[in-house]
Amino acid sequence: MKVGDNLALLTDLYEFTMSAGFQRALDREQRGVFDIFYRQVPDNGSFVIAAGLQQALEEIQNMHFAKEDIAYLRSLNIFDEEFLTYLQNFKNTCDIWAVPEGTPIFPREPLMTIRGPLMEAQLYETFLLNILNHQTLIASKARRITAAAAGLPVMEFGARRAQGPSSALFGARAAIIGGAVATSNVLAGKKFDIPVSGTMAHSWIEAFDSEIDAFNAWADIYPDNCSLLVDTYDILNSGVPNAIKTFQRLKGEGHSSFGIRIDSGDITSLSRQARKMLDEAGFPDAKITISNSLNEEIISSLLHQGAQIDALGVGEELITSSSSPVLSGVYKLAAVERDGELIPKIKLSASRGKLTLPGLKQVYRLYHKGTNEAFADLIALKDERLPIVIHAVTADPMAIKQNKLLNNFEARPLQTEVMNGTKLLTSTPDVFAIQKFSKQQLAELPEATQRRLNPDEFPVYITPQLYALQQAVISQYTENY
Ligand SMILES: Nc1ncnc2c1ncn2[C@@H]1O[C@H](COP(=O)(O)OP(=O)(O)OP(=O)(O)O)[C@@H](O)[C@H]1O
Ligand SMILES: O=P(O)(O)OC[C@H]1O[C@H](OP(=O)(O)OP(=O)(O)O)[C@H](O)[C@@H]1O
Ligand SMILES: O=C(O)c1cccnc1
Repeated sequence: MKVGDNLALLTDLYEFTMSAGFQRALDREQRGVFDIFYRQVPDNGSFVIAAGLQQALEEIQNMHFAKEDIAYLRSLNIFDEEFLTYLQNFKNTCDIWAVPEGTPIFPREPLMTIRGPLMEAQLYETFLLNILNHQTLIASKARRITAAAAGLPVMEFGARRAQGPSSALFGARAAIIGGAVATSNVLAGKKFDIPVSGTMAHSWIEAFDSEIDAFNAWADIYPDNCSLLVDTYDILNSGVPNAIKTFQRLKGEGHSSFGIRIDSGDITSLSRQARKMLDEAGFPDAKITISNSLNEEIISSLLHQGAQIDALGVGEELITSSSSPVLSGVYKLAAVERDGELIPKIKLSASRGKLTLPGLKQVYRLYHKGTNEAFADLIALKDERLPIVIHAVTADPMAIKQNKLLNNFEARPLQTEVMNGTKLLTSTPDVFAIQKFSKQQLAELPEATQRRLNPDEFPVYITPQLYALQQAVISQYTENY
């Protein structure tokens, strides 16, 4: 069964009950501002790589309620006809700002801001979080894995282990944003113009009477790019020697692109011995691909041990981010609008770490003046003009050190307006252009922030004006709620 041609119903019931409630309890045109941000970085990292904007905007643009959707909602006996008519004529009228896909983003920074009628923007919460949390999680995991691979090409091999078809498809795209070079997922290749690549499964070898028969049959069909899986029986005593025999025949016929894949055992010792055997047989250019539940820790360790690797296939650990499988990005109301005036809103909580930032905001990356070296981020109110010297406050309400004098910086805004009603204000760049942009952004961050283990925290501040607003709203609500 298809999920559907749009995600209008892929949401929590409470989004509909609130939306219908806003229509009845408040003015239908009552507007507000929502932010999407997250607090905790998966894998104890210090940032995530934003991803999913393209699908998010497509879904908003395409959002509609078909007759049968309306009929289903009517059958729940919860909603009045006025609300169902509103849904029937639904189209986006919100303004949306977002950081471009590929941007490294730190906790508490709004990676998307939605401003528009509350009853409309409320309906976006669940599916926007579903899309952005998933793709950002996988892009971030892919960045960790490709960073550990230190320039060696990583192919995404995870479709079979992904949590469902949509995770396989959009996960493959996110993997490219995070630095992978290709995918084995053909649908992702077609849909997102990603190079598809791969070798063979053990079933190919097992289907023939012998390993050498299987290799030769493959070589006859694919002589120009012959990559053979050598671990079905015995890598060093049969797999690699048989592969060499096959390559020798192909070489005699004028072919030159050869490779093997190792998918089990001690990858370091096996790859080193396989490399030696291939070199001694006259195949120094034959590529060794490795796979088998790889992740950033194993890859880093293998390289440290001196494994001989030319390429890596990474499946389950990348496509599911299994070591840290949740990004809990949230959708929080930051303001309502009355007569064109923004009234800041806040979520207080028993846990101080969950305190939100009120108002319509922008997030800036701060660079040492005249350089591309970023040293901090600053969250400000959107209409604030940043002074030359700022007595900033740490954005993390749990932080011990609260104040910082910022000067000699150049501030570059991270969010841009991406949608205005039904009008898309951004083009969708090719996924490799997003990868390139992401690498440029990462090159501007301190290396210590990008470290795999115990990375340095990158400072995120808020302006004194935003801090004052936050404190004022806190006092107002603790006195009057
Ligand atoms: N030299 C190594 N150092 C660290 N980890 C390694 C090394 N070689 C392999 N690994 C990793 O160890 C894990 C276990 O590999 P191993 O082949 O022993 O077991 P397996 O996955 O059960 O094998 P199989 O695929 O044959 O079932 C895999 O995640 C693999 O990537
Ligand atoms: O290990 P991953 O990172 O997910 O990479 C993808 C895995 O998919 C294939 O395994 P297969 O489904 O044939 O199972 P097996 O090799 O574990 O038996 C391939 O041989 C890799 O091992
Ligand atoms: O092409 C491959 O080698 C491949 C593809 C998916 C999963 N494992 C391996």
